[in-house]
Amino acid sequence: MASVEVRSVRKSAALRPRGPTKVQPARSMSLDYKYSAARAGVEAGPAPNGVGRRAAADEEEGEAVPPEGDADSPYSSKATTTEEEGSAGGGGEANSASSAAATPRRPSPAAAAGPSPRDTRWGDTSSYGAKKKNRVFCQLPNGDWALCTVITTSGDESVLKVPEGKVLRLKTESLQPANPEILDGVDDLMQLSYLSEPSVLYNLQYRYSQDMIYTKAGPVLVAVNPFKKVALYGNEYIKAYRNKTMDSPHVYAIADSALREMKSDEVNQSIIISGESGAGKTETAKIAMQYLASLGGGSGIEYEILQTNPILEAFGNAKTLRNDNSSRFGKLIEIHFSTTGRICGAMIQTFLLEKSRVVQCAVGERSYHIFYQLCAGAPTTLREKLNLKKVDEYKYLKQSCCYSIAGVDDAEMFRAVTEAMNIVHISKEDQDNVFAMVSAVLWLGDVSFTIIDNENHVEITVEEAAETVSRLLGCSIEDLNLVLSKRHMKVNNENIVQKLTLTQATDTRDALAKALYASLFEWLVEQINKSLSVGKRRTGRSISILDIYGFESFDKNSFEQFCINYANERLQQHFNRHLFKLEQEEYVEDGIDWAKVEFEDNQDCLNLFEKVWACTFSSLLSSSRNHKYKPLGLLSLLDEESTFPNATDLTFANKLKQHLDTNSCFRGERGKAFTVRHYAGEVAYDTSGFLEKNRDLLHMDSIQFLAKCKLSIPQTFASKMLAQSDNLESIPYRPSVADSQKLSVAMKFKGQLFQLMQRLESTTPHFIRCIKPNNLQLPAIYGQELVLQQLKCCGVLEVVRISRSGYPTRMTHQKFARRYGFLLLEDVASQDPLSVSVAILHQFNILPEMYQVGYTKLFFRTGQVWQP
Ligand SMILES: Nc1ncnc2c1ncn2[C@@H]1O[C@H](COP(=O)(O)OP(=O)(O)OP(=O)(O)O)[C@@H](O)[C@H]1O
Repeated sequence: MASVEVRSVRKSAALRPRGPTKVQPARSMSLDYKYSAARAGVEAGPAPNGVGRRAAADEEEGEAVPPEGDADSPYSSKATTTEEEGSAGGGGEANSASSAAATPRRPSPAAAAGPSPRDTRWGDTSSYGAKKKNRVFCQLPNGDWALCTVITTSGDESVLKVPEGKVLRLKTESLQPANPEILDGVDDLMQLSYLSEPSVLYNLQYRYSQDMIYTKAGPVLVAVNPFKKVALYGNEYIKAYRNKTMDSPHVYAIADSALREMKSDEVNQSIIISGESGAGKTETAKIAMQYLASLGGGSGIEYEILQTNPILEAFGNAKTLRNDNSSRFGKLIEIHFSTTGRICGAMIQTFLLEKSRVVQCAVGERSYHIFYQLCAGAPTTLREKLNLKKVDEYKYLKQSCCYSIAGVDDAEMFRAVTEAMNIVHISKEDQDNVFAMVSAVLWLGDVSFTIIDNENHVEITVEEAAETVSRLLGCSIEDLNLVLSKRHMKVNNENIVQKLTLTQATDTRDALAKALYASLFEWLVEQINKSLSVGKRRTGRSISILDIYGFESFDKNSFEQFCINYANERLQQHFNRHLFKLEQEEYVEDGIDWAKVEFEDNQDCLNLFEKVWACTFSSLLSSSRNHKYKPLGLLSLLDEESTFPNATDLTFANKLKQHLDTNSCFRGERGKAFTVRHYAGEVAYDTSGFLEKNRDLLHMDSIQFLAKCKLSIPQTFASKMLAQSDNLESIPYRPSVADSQKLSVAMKFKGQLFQLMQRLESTTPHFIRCIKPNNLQLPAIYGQELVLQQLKCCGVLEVVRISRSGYPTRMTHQKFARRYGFLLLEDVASQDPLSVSVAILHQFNILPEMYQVGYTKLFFRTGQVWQP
């Protein structure tokens, strides 16, 4: 296969500092070969001209300094690189076994070793040339690209043979050249001679059809969801990647690089997994965890870490129209390692659980799995204790008319979840409490109201639902009635009690159900973290795996999509910074010849979301501090509007139009809508429900109600909520609004994202982009348009373009001289490291286009330096 052959070329082309290396015949210009030749006493050829361009005598250790972010940026502190920090995006290919396959096309040293089957294919260049010219991509009427053969060309038209033997006549200019057959299915897109959209699509499809779901795109791993079991995992594969007997692109290879780099560079690592809903992020995260657990296991804690998955999935995943097991929260799992490289603990952070699903979900979707699992799998005693009914008898679950998932046994899953809870040391008593809360949430949805006067005021109806809720929470029926039908208010410093109408009471009930469930989820994560905490054994070395919701654009986009897409802008910025910005800045700072490659920067869109306050000229003249600034970003405008008691979703939409209409990433739409130009495309948001969801108010009465419950778990939830409301005082610019119990959802999320980015900034990132090949969740269907749109969204094509033209491997002159100086024929002990580096390059006749000499470092094209 082409990929294997190219790989072997790459391996022999790399510079190997130690260990036995096969002697290659002369003529090769690669450092690896030269190293081998030198060891074997083979004379190297003459030095090429032009080596050492722009070399400078500054020999100090270089530190890449990113540009200072603005004050509102999570990147305000300097990111540092270690001496050997490898390729673009850290995970880079120079450091990764599989990724190093990305060798630019060049004369192969293997070619000199005599003809191989591959060489004979290349031997007859005339027929090859003719064939190559004949292979083209043409666009079919349905928009798909097809690989076809040119039969004849006359004038500006060509006659083509398309797959399935059909013949088409098309304008020659509409055709795109195809790569030679030898490049079909290469395992790194960087190897494609023509990097056009159809070539990339074809290459991924070619591989996908043979269950090769992983492909490198320079430093990024692309994973196409197979929607079926593929024979790529398990102990044999883990062993093969660990021993490096297998190096085709794989999540294992990425996890392996992360592990190795963490140990060798002593820098924390991150594996950042992104993609649309259903693209395979969670599965990919689990596969990475499996590899790390296998290599770093031993103490048993790795098994506990793996067992957090069924728990988090039960409580945080749900069936949606796009994915039967969709994570409705973002997750970062930080796996800690001891000094000997063994896993010694973990820490999980979750982001923005979709609370609204608890009380409302679309037809054909389900609420959180645990509701169905509990009802299906609870043993009789528990069932009686919790007064469980069938799922189709609960109002919250009934509304979507969807109770089961094809091929999933909820009762069996319940057993797996309780088993996992045992493994992560959640006590039997705590488990009972957890399930009591789950049941209480379900029963809350069934609490109904009786209208008691002609102003539509209500009281709860005392029946099975209300009685069960009060028993499960440990409160009296009176207290439950009070919290759901009345509200304490302070008006002009006087305490008054307001009766609630049916709508207000229903909203209060649903808000309580959502808060209970979200608190339960948070509490569970805390318990898991306690169980996995590393305590004294902590060394500070870790690999973090980020599995966060991908960019979403539906027919109707609401507050949830707004937050999710904002998170994706942040992540895209991180991706851009590491793969485009920092990379190119380092070239410029080190003074190498480099023509800047443009890329789609999403800074403007991020500013649209995040810009906090702008100073206005008129306000500068005012002495009042509050008048000096006005909120300017979507988030701060939303936050400000959320604090006005009379504000509505329409006033919010109008405010956006008034302040942001000149912003190129924003467009006001009719009524309550607005459009944002995201890096991944335009999304129209409907502001209906924005303010309420952002305020996410749980009235103080509800918190006090939970605090009064006899069971300890609702009391714990209440203390947590009260603590959050106390924290409000410390938030600058937060207008004081009597009803606000806590920070708005958007602001809290922004804070979480900033912290996340700061954490990720201190790691070497490894990026995995998951691709969903069809919307049907079925195997063997590859929708070109869908795939292309995702590749564009996540900048895969740009990464390949930039990586191909860049120098992903670098090494300081000191390190290079130390490592390879002994190969020099002359004694260089007294020379400076830069001179030694240049001398090595000269002596071994390295092709000038394969490297650049910077002030502090040498920069190499892919595959020129082999890194153990
Ligand atoms: N490597 C794989 N092998 C086999 N099946 C897979 C693989 N990756 C994903 N799948 C299938 O695709 C489904 C969706 O994957 P997953 O839940 O990981 O998507 P996701 O990107 O995390 O989606 P969401 O954002 O909705 O949580 C899985 O339930 C599984 O059936």
